[in-house]
Amino acid sequence: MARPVRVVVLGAGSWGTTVASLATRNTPTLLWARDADSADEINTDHRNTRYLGDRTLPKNLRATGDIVEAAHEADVLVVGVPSHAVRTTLSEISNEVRAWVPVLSLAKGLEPGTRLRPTEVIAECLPGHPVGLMAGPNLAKEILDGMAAATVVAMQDERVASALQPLFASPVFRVYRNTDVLGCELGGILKNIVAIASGMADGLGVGDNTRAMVLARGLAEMIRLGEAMGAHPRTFAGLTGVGDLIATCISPSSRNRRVGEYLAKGLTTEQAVAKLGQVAEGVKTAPTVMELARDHGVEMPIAAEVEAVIAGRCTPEEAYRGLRRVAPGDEDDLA
Ligand SMILES: NC(=O)C1=CN([C@@H]2O[C@H](COP(=O)(O)OP(=O)(O)OC[C@H]3O[C@@H](n4cnc5c(N)ncnc54)[C@H](OP(=O)(O)O)[C@@H]3O)[C@@H](O)[C@H]2O)C=CC1
Ligand SMILES: O=C(CO)COP(=O)(O)O
Repeated sequence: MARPVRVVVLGAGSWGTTVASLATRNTPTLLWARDADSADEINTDHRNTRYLGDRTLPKNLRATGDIVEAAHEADVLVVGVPSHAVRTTLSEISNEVRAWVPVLSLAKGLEPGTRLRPTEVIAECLPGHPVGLMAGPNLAKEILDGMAAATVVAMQDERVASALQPLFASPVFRVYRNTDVLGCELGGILKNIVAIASGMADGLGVGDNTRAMVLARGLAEMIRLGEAMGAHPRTFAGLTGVGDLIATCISPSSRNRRVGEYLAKGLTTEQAVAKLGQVAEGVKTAPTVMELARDHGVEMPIAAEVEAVIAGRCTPEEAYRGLRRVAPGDEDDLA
């Protein structure tokens, strides 16, 4: 009998630990934590208190602080560290992962400096591997608590994607497929910036109509940049686009939304990030997205105001006043 597929997840933050907990119910799974104490806590207490509080993890989930041991075990490699750490993390194991092993990214940001998406960074670090991503409206704590949700495995090779789907699925976690890797990845990346704008709106005490306007026009900006970069506009109508946008913009537990709220309450970006104590990808990604928007000649007024607030060039109140000065054109004009 063939031995089961072994999944290895790199990064024991809230999402990496949750994805490893999903996989371990289906197949042997090993989670790499860069902090050896976290690995010990997962192995002995079946908890990751720093990121997931008192929640209990599956007893058969194994963790290690040794990234080389983890890489050797992988039949499927899941990269769950933040975008800025993908390259340095993979550089430690680029010669340790077997050649055919598929690699899935969980990260929703751009690499500062190179402007590369996480799947592009992975393809540079691990050339020749089938590379894709998992994204969607997937707030980690809800999923660990067993609330129903859906995600998308995006990969060009549909046969590999089909083989990966059942490794993460459960009766309450539906795993779809999509071949538009660029569109799915950009959805997860760009919605974080709109979520910061939505959090600012909450912090400023605006009404629900205002918030809905920010979501709808934010989505228009996501589609505009996505289409200019070569993504299918239709992808943004799915789980990885509008689905993740809604979850992140309305959820009290979204870190990006919370950063926006802290900024509206008068904290500086540094204070907001420190208060959060977890990653909010939109903060580092907003300036890179504005560079891409300029390169592709697309207007992104909401993202531009968010970037200006993060850089300290204006306050959230001034940003919202600035948006009112943008002349409303043809609503359908997404190009
Ligand atoms: N949380 C969620 O609900 C979801 C998150 N995501 C995305 O998943 C990615 C990871 O997020 P999430 O798990 O929430 O983040 P967390 O902030 O919860 O955890 C980050 C993890 O990455 C590790 N890490 C941070 N910096 C480095 C580094 N330089 N080198 C190696 N490891 C590092 C941390 O280790 P240490 O503890 O040692 O600092 C920690 O294990 C992000 O791109 C996020 O956008 C996607 C969907 C849902
Ligand atoms: O991407 C997420 C949910 O799909 C998590 O969003 P935050 O990083 O804002 O918490």
